[in-house]
Amino acid sequence: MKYYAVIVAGGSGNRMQTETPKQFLLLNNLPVLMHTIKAFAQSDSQPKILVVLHTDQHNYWRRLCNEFNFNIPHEIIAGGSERFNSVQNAIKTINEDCFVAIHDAVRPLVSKQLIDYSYKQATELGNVVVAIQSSDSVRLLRNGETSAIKRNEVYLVQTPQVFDLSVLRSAYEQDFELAFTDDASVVEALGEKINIIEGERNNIKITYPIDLELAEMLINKNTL
Ligand SMILES: Nc1ccn([C@@H]2O[C@H](COP(=O)(O)OP(=O)(O)OP(=O)(O)O)[C@@H](O)[C@H]2O)c(=O)n1
Ligand SMILES: C[C@](O)(CO)[C@H](O)COP(=O)(O)O
Repeated sequence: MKYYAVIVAGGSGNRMQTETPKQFLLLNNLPVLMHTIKAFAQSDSQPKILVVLHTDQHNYWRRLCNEFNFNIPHEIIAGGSERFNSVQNAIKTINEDCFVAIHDAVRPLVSKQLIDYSYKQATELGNVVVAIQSSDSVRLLRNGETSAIKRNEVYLVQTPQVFDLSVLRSAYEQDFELAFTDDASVVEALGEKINIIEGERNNIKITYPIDLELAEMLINKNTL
């Protein structure tokens, strides 16, 4: 079986409020995106790595790779206006039966173990999405009305999200909807059953400034 990894790095990082997009910021003296690519390159599944970048960032990224002598093989794909479109652009370039893991570039602490397990379980189940149970109580707020939700039925979705290419291709032929904030929601809209597997609490998404500080603490904890 062939495996691919689509690492989506085509965002602008507005919530991070930094001039440099967050996927290029240094984490433990290495750009965030390089940590993420390294994690997938170490996977037993040896996926072909596609990195989706805003076209304005392609030359910047090439210069950064030279500066850091970063030689892990990967193909650069043009990003799109939404994360949905960035994934769509990457899928269009794959022309062989395979399983595809889609992963946020800004989740650099994903472990080799989780990546390997995600590919293994997707091969058995057809697809997997990693998620962790909420440790906080959860409420729904809609039209000014709030109600409690059973937190043991609430999962906070992460990436990787791994799918059979044929299903993913059909899913991404649908028109974009605002509800399509991840790949599982796109595939589910086809009527596919989604399989959740346990994620990792340190598989955080670097979204706000505090998240980069947390990632620094977590990566240093693991290297001490
Ligand atoms: N058009 C887009 C938007 C997002 N992403 C990627 O999808 C991942 C998750 O998105 P998010 O954390 O929202 O990143 P940004 O969209 O860059 O952040 P913001 O919403 O704060 O601008 C990131 O790795 C981001 O680079 C992408 O490839 N293409
Ligand atoms: C894909 C994702 O990380 C799953 O939780 C999340 O939906 C990405 O959301 P973002 O607003 O594009 O960061």
